Amino acid sequence: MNPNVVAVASDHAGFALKTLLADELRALGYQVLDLGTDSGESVDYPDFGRALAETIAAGRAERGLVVCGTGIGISIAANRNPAVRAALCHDTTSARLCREHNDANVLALGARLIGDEVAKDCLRVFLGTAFAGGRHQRRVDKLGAAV
Ligand SMILES: O=C[C@H](O)[C@H](O)[C@H](O)COP(=O)(O)O
Repeated sequence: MNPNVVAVASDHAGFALKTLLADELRALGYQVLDLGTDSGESVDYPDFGRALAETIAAGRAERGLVVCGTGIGISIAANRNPAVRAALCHDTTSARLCREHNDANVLALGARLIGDEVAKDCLRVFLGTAFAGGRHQRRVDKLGAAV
């Protein structure tokens, strides 16, 4: 699995923010695997959440970004795959703690709720923070065992 590859996916409501963040990822030196959608034309977020989850499960990317209007629908969709721990974040503290405590491998953002600069900060913090392990490892293991 290449840790430098970040898969990204959105529905129509998240398309503009996904595009902005994909550019940000490339500027930071990441390789972006863009799974769509490719325009603001109305689509269904479960299709894109599922596509991203399957990409993570297949090992084609270690981390992912999903965006819809609220971040809720597409994170629910991605989290139906046991390989995914998607965290819906609205601030950098959540973006840090979802990595440190939950070993989240997918960041979910709500394009209709979050500003561009906060979204970029969340993405940078998410990618730059390591899992803390220790007591959190036991809990993350239990998440896997529950499926
Ligand atoms: O959780 C769902 C997402 O926020 C969707 O982006 C949203 O429901 C799309 O709504 P609409 O079809 O009204 O653009």
